[in-house]
Amino acid sequence: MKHNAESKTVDGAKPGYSPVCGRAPVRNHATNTKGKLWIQNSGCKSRSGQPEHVVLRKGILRDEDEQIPHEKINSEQVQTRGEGCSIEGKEAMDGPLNVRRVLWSNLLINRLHMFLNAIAISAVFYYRATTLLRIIQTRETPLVPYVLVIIAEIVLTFLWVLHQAYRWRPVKRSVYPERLPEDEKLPPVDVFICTADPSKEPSLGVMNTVISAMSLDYPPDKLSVYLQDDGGSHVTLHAVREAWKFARFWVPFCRKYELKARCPEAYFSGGESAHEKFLGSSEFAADKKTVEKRYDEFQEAIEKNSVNAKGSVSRDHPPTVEVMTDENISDLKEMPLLVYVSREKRPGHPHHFKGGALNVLLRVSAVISNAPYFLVLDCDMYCDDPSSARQAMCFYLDPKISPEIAWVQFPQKFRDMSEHDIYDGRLNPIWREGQGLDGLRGPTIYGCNFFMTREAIYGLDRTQKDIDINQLKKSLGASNEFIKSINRSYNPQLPEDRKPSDALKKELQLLASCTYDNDTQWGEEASILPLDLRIQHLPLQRVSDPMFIVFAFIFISSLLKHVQEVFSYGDSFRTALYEMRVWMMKSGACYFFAILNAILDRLGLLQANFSLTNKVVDDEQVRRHQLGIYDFQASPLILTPLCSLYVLNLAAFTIGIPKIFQKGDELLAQALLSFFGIIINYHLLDGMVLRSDSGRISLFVTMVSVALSATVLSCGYLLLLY
Ligand SMILES: O=c1ccn([C@@H]2O[C@H](COP(=O)(O)OP(=O)(O)O[C@H]3O[C@H](CO)[C@@H](O)[C@H](O)[C@H]3O)[C@@H](O)[C@H]2O)c(=O)[nH]1
Ligand SMILES: [Mn+2]
Repeated sequence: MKHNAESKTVDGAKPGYSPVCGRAPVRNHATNTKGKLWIQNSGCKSRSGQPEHVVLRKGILRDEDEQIPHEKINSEQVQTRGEGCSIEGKEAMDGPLNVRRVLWSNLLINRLHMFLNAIAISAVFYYRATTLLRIIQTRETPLVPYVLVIIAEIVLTFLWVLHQAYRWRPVKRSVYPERLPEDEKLPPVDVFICTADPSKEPSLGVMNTVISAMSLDYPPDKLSVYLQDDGGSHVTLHAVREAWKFARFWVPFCRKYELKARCPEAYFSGGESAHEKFLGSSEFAADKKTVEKRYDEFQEAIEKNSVNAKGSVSRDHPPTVEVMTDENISDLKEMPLLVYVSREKRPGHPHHFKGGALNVLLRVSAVISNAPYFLVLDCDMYCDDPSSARQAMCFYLDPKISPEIAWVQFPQKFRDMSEHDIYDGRLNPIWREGQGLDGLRGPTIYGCNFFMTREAIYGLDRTQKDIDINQLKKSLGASNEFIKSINRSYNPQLPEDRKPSDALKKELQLLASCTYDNDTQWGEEASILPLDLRIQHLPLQRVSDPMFIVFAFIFISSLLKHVQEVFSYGDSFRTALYEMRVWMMKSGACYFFAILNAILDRLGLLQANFSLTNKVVDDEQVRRHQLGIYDFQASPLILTPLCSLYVLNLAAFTIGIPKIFQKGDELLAQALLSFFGIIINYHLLDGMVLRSDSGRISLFVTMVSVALSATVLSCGYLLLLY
């Protein structure tokens, strides 16, 4: 790499240059207004393969920063001790590194709601049981639909009970990174990023993720970034080399001007440009111009190279590990380590998707940098808060809680959300759940954006002296170097010039091979939308019946509880509406298939699979998103159950209208419920019937949904006969 001629600072701007700023597409790149990473989805984690063997201690969910005045903190003397460092004295006296607060008002409201709802639900079940007994005797209404309604209620109640755990004891956490010990005493951190296919995950976005991680506000000699390329693509390797070249300018620029946004794409597409103390300076203006130019060149190089992305992915390739380096060694110290890893892939060898990729990264990084903590990022995420590593250390360096903590989960937010966040990209419901779990035994891992300890993964005490090597080989595989690295005091073998010796290269080949964990322990372990069968002859509840009040109470209090939760996080009524809508869409589409998947899996009819989400967006999609218009260009399979439910509901409602006039009292409640569903999900009707743009619901899906709901309706009629 020949750019040692260029100074590492960013002087030498050419006047008159007009920068091409990074576009701001609707990429999954996660961000949150307050600057934290956050989760995308939970639940389907194990699909990605191996990490089931990762049995862990408690986790922690990092909360939004809340500056609690210092006096309010219970400022006991804190002595911090991290893996590999011991800090006592002055800096630790300033107060705790982190504080956990119980959200008392939410807790009280939650428990009161739980209590009242539980009484109402008990009343409903008492009523159902007595009515069912009566129906069995008198046959006044058809039995089967009534039993189906009861089953639906049991399922919903079960789900409700499960969800109350999140509300039992919500907590909030605050961290004080300014109280961390000086940089020399901070432990190293490895960052693991996975990518798989440059044609679906455009290199520019992936490299932005890599660069944002390299620019974390952390001592550069203690930060190592690894990109694992499952595609073994020369396009990705080339992009990493380009990213390294650009980062040589970008990282010092970020540090010098204390940038908040350190993902170049996010930086150039808006936001604040530097710490305010630099804003007027001409030096800053000049440096910014130069770095913009470099980014432009970088972008061009990547785009030119990406033309060949499609055919560049291979499923049959040897392992490659390349550590980015430079001739100028003194400069190198200022740069975090950047390593390209592409594990071996061979046809017929199960590779366990992202889980398998992370396992390889754990092994490879163990002999290169061996940091006690690692951060996992998806290639479509970026670190939007440079202090996140320090924030995580506020937990790991707190001796009172660190032995208990396996991971610190950061939130994940989507960047460039439309004004009203129609897709619920802030994922607040999951975030609220996380805070609830944190108040119990700790949140789950959400797949990425978490810091974890190596120790938790290895499942053994890394300070132990008398480890039985043969036993370790059985569990961790044949690499001597890797086994030595288990000990915390192990010195990784990478020389200062970052050029691995032949011996290390050989070891890396072994560790990244696809057969490495064969026969090892390491290798081995590794809401339903209420199904509204609203058949018009089955009265859900007579309005004049006193029980109606109980049903209405449950319905309304649940809605109000949701709105209260949304308000308590400072959001608006509209947010509540969109959250509900997205919940319903997920229920009808994703959860439906998740359940199907789980059943097929159990029956052994399904092979674990993972289809990579496509991160390429077109301008039309961006435009729709900015306008707050739903994009239904998803796979027809995903949309069909959702649309079928909608059509079914709409048909039942329409057919039922005349009957409401005849038997108002009997049918009013269910007509209102039906109507509620129709209104909340109006965007589906719009997508099926009214819209004509390319993001509408395809005619094919609409037709299939009509056919399906007609079938269900006919079956409903048949059911009524029994
Ligand atoms: O064989 C594979 C497949 C995927 N990936 C990477 O895994 C990550 C997640 O894949 P993506 O297609 O973006 O999946 P999503 O559905 O967006 O990801 C969610 O679901 C994943 C699987 O449950 C979790 O790992 C993620 O953290 C979570 O954000 C990406 O960086 C991929 O490059 C690989 O490295 N190898
Ligand atoms: Mn993703």
